[in-house]
Amino acid sequence: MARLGVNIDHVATLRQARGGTEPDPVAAAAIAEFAGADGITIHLREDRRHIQDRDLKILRQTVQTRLNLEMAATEEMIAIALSVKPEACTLVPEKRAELTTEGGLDVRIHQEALKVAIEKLQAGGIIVSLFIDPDPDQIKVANKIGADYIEIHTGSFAEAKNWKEEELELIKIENAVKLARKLDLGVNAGHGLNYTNVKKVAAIGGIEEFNIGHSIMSRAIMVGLDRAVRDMSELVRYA
Ligand SMILES: CC(=O)[C@@H](O)[C@H](O)COP(=O)(O)O
Ligand SMILES: NCC(=O)COP(=O)(O)O
Repeated sequence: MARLGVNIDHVATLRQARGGTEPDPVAAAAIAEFAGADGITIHLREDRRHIQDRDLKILRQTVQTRLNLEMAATEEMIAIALSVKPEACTLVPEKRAELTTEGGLDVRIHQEALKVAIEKLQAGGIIVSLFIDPDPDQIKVANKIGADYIEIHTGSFAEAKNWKEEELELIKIENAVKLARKLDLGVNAGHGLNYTNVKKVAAIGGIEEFNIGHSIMSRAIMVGLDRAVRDMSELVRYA
């Protein structure tokens, strides 16, 4: 059965809109865990647009499941991760001007630097995942440079404009899962998944963890966070 990692970035986005103290992502993480989340995911961006260093430090003490820190592979972020020690780090690409992550990491181009980052994090006892597109070349390099996991970027699938495009993207994801499993890489998936499209990806099988944020928080505004997490948890587990 797949696990659900609840991304709480958007709780922090709402707090930062007023620059105050509420809503607090720390409280959201606790509610998500009570509702059955298997892990909490946060993205500490270099520009600190949502999650703050304070959130990471407190969450390290309060999260009872697993803390997955998404971050760029920079010296600053590696030092922070090594001092806070989340269970897992997912290395993601970052562009200052983007509204959200626009694609997977190019691990082929950045393989030397990523290998060093992976080694440093693993030496600190942290599991390392690389957020990449469902592309066989990227998966092979992720394996070569020693990643423990890949997280398949599902954004192109989620943004498909018609069923045909969606089907093609789904096949890419399916093949990516097969290849990664053959190479003995753990497989996670996420970005843009919602209560409708997640069913098709979860039905593929072989994906250990889904990291989902925006759709859960959007639904939480309507029905409450507890219910939103329970509903998503059921979808990823029993698809
Ligand atoms: C890496 C990823 O797909 C998401 O975690 C997403 O980037 C969340 O961060 P933002 O909410 O800043 O886009
Ligand atoms: N890595 C993907 C993630 O954590 C959540 O992405 P989204 O569901 O907010 O698009």
